[in-house]
Amino acid sequence: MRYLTAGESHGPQLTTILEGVPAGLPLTAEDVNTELARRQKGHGRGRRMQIETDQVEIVSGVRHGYTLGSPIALVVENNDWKHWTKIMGIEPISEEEAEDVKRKISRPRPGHADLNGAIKYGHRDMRNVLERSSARETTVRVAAGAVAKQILAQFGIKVAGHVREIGGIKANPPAYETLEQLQEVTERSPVRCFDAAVEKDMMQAIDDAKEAGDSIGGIVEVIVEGMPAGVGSYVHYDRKLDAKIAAAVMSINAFKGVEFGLGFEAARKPGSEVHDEILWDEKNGYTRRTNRLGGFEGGMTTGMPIVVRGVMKPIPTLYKPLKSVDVETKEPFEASIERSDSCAVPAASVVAEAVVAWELASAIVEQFGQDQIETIAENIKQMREYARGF
Ligand SMILES: Cc1cc2nc3c(=O)[nH]c(=O)nc-3n(C[C@H](O)[C@H](O)[C@H](O)COP(=O)(O)O)c2cc1C
Ligand SMILES: C=C(O[C@@H]1CC(C(=O)O)=C[C@@H](OP(=O)(O)O)[C@H]1O)C(=O)O
Repeated sequence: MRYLTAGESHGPQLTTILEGVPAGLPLTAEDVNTELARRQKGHGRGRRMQIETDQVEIVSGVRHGYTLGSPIALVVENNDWKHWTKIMGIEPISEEEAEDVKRKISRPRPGHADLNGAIKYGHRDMRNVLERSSARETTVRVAAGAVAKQILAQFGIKVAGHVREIGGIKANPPAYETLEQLQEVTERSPVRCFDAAVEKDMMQAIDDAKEAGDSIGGIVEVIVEGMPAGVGSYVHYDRKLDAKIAAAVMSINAFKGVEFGLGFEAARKPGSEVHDEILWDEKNGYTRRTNRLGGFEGGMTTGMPIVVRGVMKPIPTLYKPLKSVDVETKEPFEASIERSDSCAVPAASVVAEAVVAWELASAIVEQFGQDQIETIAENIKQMREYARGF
């Protein structure tokens, strides 16, 4: 499966086209809207999220609540668009307005895509960069992820994301009974954190950063249960599924690193404390005594839960801005800011779920039969049986 997205942050809408989604998948707008609403929540968001109430329109590929196997097009409108029609160059502007409306953004923000994007595409007005580099685009990536989750759910594969760290405040590893419980608890948390003891401190850290005109980042974690063993491949670099997931997580705006299981901690431990001993029993087939490698060996799933974490840097737009240079005058300046998030780590945990779900659903569809959900379900069932008795 593959997908494209289109749309500017302050344009009329965001669009995604999903290609290769098998036929026979139950899919409603509600399935997608639930995920879109989750992405909009979280302590630390700016005023934009009060303007938007993201709702999807399924404009193709679905009839009577089931996918057809044809491309699925999803659209989410920007409520904010109506305030930007002149600036975005759609509504005609009068002579008096022209100077104001056409004023170029010539002051790049350190840490955002402004300067490099302007140099690359030759834009003297950096709005032409920021409109697309904005994480507003993650709205439709979450919509695509909602479809992927729906595919995974048909085969009993569950995905949950949550926040492990914000602004240096670390949550204890989540002690949950079931993935549903993890999801339920983090869903109620304003910072999507399982550890209630640190939740308030995280919120305080976000408020303090905002008060100081600053921003903070953090670490999100996605856990997936129920993947069959042997999905992905060791035979070629671009078929390694952990690598695809890493790229997908790194592609989320402001993400700077990815790890699986013990991750970077593995560098500091001997092999006996890193590798997971292999067990076998009649009921479960092959399992591992521990899951320190986070569900992957040789670019393939082990059948153990996938545990992947991503690091989000602090938001680049600062109310107390860093030094930069005006590209028109080449003079240093201190910019004034209209609005921005001060922390979007909770929202990013929902985006991370979506991009991980997409990679897993794609790998499953590719490996177990591409056309019909029923065929894939049958093939996965057979694979699970075969692997158990292998
Ligand atoms: C959910 C989410 C919300 C974001 N909100 C903002 C924001 O309000 N202001 C901002 O400057 N950057 C924000 N970012 C980060 C920028 O989009 C990102 O830093 C920018 O696109 C540059 O890309 P890079 O950081 O990956 O290099 C947000 C990121 C995410 C995932
Ligand atoms: C709109 C969203 O996030 C935006 C991501 C973003 C950025 O620079 O990445 C900048 C802000 O946009 P604006 O300047 O319009 O307030 C955020 O609000 C969203 O997540 O839906």
